[in-house]
Amino acid sequence: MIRVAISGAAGRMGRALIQAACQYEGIALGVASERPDSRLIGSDAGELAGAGTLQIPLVGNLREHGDAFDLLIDFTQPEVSLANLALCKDQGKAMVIGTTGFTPEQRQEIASAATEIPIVLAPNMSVGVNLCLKLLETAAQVLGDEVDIEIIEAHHRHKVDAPSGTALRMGEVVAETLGRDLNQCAVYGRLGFSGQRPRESIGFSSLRAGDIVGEHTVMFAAEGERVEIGHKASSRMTFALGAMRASQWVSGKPPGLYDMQDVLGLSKKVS
Ligand SMILES: NC(=O)c1ccc[n+]([C@@H]2O[C@H](COP(=O)([O-])OP(=O)(O)OC[C@H]3O[C@@H](n4cnc5c(N)ncnc54)[C@H](O)[C@@H]3O)[C@@H](O)[C@H]2O)c1
Ligand SMILES: O=C(O)C1=N[C@H](C(=O)O)CCC1
Repeated sequence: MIRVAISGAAGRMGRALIQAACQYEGIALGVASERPDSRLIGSDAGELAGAGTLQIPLVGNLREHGDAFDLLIDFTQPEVSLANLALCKDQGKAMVIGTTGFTPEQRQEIASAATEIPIVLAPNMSVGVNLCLKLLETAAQVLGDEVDIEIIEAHHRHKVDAPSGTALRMGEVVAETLGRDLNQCAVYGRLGFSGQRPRESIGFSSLRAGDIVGEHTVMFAAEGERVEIGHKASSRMTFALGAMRASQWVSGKPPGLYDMQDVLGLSKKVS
């Protein structure tokens, strides 16, 4: 049985993760944590998530509960994830990170910690999105430089980072396949006299509205036809169950930085 800690337990994903941990075979909830100043500290994690009473009260300091978990699942915000990363490194725990919005320097910090502990880092843990990442490689290979590529994503009004981590990953996959540097060719929104579109641009558009769980479309548009590869999430359980699958897969693995492509056996990496 893998005992997981869930950080950000009262958040939108935290609650879905508690529910998923309760129903996933081979996984047990060990600890659930929230901001130390949260008024929910002490309340029962299961009741909070609508999963029944678990007798697991929310804690504010995970460091004091290292003996209650083997692996930490973190869907919070970048600074919190990095504090949790330091804890996992110190205590030799595996980590599954779903948080998005990391700077390149923060990603580097995660990569360097992964020389000491096993980490799955993925901006989207749904099987469908990870299948889309594979389909995008094929689409970019076949359609190549003959098409305009635009990535459109839509999320709920509470989301704080843009473009979404998934949209950026989709852009990276397409750019890598086409031998482009995303830092050079990405265009984030357009306004005013933006000029004609250079063919090599990869455009990003972000919508924020209501309770949209997460939608992504990558458009490959030519003269006379266009291909769209898209995904719509209708429940956060799809991400939460993906995180459980990642937790089970990464437990006992050697230190390394893994992603959902590795978890699902879709990776091109030679291991
Ligand atoms: N990888 C994926 O599949 C996937 C899916 C959905 C969301 N996400 C990402 O997960 C992150 C969280 O999303 P959300 O919608 O659940 O956000 P949220 O704001 O609802 O939840 C974050 C929670 O973290 C808590 N928190 C803040 N400081 C903390 C601390 N020091 N210790 C413990 N908890 C702390 C907050 O109080 C909050 O409850 C975002 O970055 C989002 O983009 C990733
Ligand atoms: O709700 C969110 O926030 C989501 N964020 C991820 C991203 O940024 O790609 C995945 C989908 C949900």
